[in-house]
Amino acid sequence: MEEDKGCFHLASFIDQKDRLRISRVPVVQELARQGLHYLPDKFIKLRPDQPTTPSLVHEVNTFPSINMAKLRLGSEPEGRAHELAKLASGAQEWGMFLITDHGMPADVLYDVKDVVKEFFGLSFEEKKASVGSYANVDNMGYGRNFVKSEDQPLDWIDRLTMKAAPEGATEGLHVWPQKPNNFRQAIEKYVKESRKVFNDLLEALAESFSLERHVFVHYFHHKDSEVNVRVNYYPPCPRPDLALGITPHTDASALTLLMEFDTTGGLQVLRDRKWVAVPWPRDTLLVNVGDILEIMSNGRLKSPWHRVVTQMDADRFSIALFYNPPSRAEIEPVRINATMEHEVYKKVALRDYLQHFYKINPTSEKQAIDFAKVQ
Ligand SMILES: O=C(O)CCC(=O)C(=O)O
Ligand SMILES: [Fe+2]
Repeated sequence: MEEDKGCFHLASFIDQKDRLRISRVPVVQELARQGLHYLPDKFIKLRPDQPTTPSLVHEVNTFPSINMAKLRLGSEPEGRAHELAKLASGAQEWGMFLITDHGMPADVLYDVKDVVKEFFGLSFEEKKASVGSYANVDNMGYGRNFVKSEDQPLDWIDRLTMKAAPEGATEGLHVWPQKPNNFRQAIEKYVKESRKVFNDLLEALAESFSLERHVFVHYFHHKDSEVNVRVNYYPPCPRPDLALGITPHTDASALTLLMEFDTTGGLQVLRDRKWVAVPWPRDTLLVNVGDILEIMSNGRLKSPWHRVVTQMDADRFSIALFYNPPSRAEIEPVRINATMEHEVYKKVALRDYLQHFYKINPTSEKQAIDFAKVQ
């Protein structure tokens, strides 16, 4: 059977000899539609002795879940102190946590799911006509991430990436789907709501470490902080034991807010050198720490090494909002006492860090962040 039937994304990369190359990457959704019973070689990521099945999760009950209403200033003091302590220990231990009572209106979340499903329900031709594909422009558009060579094993995913903030970030670029016609509006409403959640969490995290409340959030002005949106679509995969939806990575954000549907399950995090399935109940949002907050917190918080596995009989969508200071900002690790605290990270220009991150990834272990370490 022909593998891609002419449906492919174009991904450009710089090869070993510094030449710009364009690679044709099959559209996974189209492969899945053909009902493949085997996994094309270029998607084989795992050897049979490295199964995707996570080790049994004993910690399910201890996975952090934070009630955001209790964190708000003015809520009952004892409950608030307890929630702050839970946030500090949960975020330090796992680098990710569930959030409940976040105040995000249900219709906003519903509309996001709706437009995303409608977009991925379009034919490949309609999708391509609806949105551009920009392998070169900050990974935006309808296409793929982290393609770096012709022979690199590929993730079992199609994705859509947009910059939702600051305003005007995608002006002149055709990166927002035109179809469904309320796509951009639905996502922008979600992004607007997410800012409150992000800012509240950044303040609460600072407070939970007994730092001044604004030490993190002061980098994030409404008019120039950045929110990148990545919509991930994982179609059913013929060999979940050999493929990955997303290769192991950390996020190049301060914080990432994740929503998932239609199926739950797939996200795994490395803990004590074992892959653990993240216990993520339906309709709950999940937050994870990215490299930028690891640097800003001088390593108090650690960005988790995570990956996504695929499923044989189910589609799964996730939407990641990546929250960052403006890329021209210089980020500096917080110090409680400049002379006392061991300096793990140094001041870096965010733009330089991101450039480095995208240049070296994907890597086989957490590595990009070494760029910002004090030698
Ligand atoms: O699909 C997921 O659950 C996680 C996605 C993710 O890690 C990412 O987009 O960076
Ligand atoms: Fe991620």
